Amino acid sequence: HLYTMDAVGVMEPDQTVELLMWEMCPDTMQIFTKKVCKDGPEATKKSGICDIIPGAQIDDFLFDPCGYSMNGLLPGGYYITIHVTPEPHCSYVSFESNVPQENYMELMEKVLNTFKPSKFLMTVFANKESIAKDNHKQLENKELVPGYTRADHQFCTFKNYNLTYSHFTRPII
Ligand SMILES: C[S@@+](CC[C@H](N)C(=O)[O-])C[C@H]1O[C@@H](n2cnc3c(N)ncnc32)[C@H](O)[C@@H]1O
Repeated sequence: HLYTMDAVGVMEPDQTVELLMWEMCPDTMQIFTKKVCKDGPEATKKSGICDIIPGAQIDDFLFDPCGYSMNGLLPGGYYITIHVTPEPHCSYVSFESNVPQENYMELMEKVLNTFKPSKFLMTVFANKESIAKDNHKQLENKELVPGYTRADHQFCTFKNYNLTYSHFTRPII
């Protein structure tokens, strides 16, 4: 479901970037188990999650026997949230942030290098006041992510927001 505010105009910049990932590298997923890490902070460090958006104040939790959730807060009211389901038969990771960036490529590469999914869906949702609004144009390039093939790409225009949805796949490694 996608909800948008049908207000008269846009006063404040607003943006959300999401990466939904499936079929992750099994070795990487082991980090998010009690066999490899004792707690959330150890998994955050060992996986490299701490370097995705440095400087966040992080609250992280490692479930027993496996599974991981983190919420991070940044100055300015920005957030980052990551949830990991590492079970090999249904591995899934979600990443979401409202950090404003003119180009989300570097952030996307960091997230993909951290989890190494074979399939992912990227969405960028930005209003006209946001510095992230040009990401929609950049995401039109279907060769954007080396090693991945773009399987689907959609651009939607709403009253105050635009949305890009791009689905990428690659062979399982
Ligand atoms: C991190 S939670 C995230 C769920 C959902 N995909 C999300 O993004 O909100 C799912 C992972 O945590 C594990 N887990 C262990 N104990 C749990 C609990 N009490 N509640 C939820 N997940 C738990 C699950 O087995 C799974 O690997």
